[in-house]
Amino acid sequence: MTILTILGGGAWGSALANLGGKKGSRVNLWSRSSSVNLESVITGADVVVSAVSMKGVGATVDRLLALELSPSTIIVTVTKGLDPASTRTPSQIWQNAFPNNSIVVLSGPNLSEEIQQGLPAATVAASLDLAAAKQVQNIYSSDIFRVYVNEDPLGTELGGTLKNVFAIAAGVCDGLQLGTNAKSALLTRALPEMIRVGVRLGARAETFYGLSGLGDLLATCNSPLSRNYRVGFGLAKGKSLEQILQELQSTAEGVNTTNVLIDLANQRGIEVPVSRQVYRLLNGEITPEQAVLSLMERTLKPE
Ligand SMILES: NC(=O)C1=CN([C@@H]2O[C@H](COP(=O)(O)OP(=O)(O)OC[C@H]3O[C@@H](n4cnc5c(N)ncnc54)[C@H](OP(=O)(O)O)[C@@H]3O)[C@@H](O)[C@H]2O)C=CC1
Ligand SMILES: O=C(CO)COP(=O)(O)O
Repeated sequence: MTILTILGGGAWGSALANLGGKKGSRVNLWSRSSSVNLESVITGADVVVSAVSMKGVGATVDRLLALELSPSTIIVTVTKGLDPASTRTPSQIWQNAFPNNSIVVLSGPNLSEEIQQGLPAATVAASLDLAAAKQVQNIYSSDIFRVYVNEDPLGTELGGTLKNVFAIAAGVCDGLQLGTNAKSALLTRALPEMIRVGVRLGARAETFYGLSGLGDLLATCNSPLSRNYRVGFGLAKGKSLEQILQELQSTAEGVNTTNVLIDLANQRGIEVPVSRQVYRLLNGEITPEQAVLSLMERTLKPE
């Protein structure tokens, strides 16, 4: 029997524990606030899933480094964020800390509340080690969760991470009631922006057309279940960022991701017009209306 250990008992970690149990794995769920002993659930685990938010990744890696993690244990990361200090992705952090373990990224259009209701969804397990990705595919695939595999973990991870910036923009768009034309234009222009960043960071362009890119962009930008969408919606309704985050009581990774992305874009000279307006809005430099106007008044160019 497969032993599956989930680290992080938040919204997504809890849903992944339930999904894992559906296929008959023995599932352990650990979080820093639980009484479960970490060493006891790491020892003998076939697969360890890190479902902590970006701000917890470093601490979680350190906790595991202090234990004896077998090199045969597959590490799965589902965090959709970027490290502010190093600008690295969670899978890069995990791979650097555990060079002898296979690292798998699990990412797709997976709003946890829908999954907890038993609604069908699909996702991607991506790894440089295809056999490890297939093992995760087998562990997680069920009649409500369809798992595809690919060999571009970075592209898969960046799709899920970068779309959060555009989910904030989409929330603004809907909050200001800008209409279907504006929303379609926003989502369509978001995709090449994600690809431009992803390719510069070493990802494959085609990955962004799949579930973990376009798929997650559509899910998050169109659903009030998305916390990042709710951040943008709240800003458009005149709430402060502090108030919105206080009311959410949950993780909205897009706020940190936008700041890290703009650092990266500035360092590397990557054109990110939509993300730049989201950045200026989040940092109180402009109003939602000014952000829209800035995008509309950009220098004209071919599509
Ligand atoms: N919810 C969703 O629909 C999806 C979320 N994701 C991604 O999964 C990640 C987690 O999201 P989600 O579960 O929704 O967020 P939640 O806010 O519900 O939970 C956050 C989790 O991270 C843990 N955590 C935070 N800081 C630390 C720390 N310093 N050390 C250890 N653990 C820490 C929390 O532990 P504690 O409870 O002890 O505070 C909690 O388990 C995010 O990156 C998100 O983008 C991906 C796909 C879907
Ligand atoms: O990533 C998600 C769905 O795929 C969850 O989105 P939020 O973090 O915006 O809630």
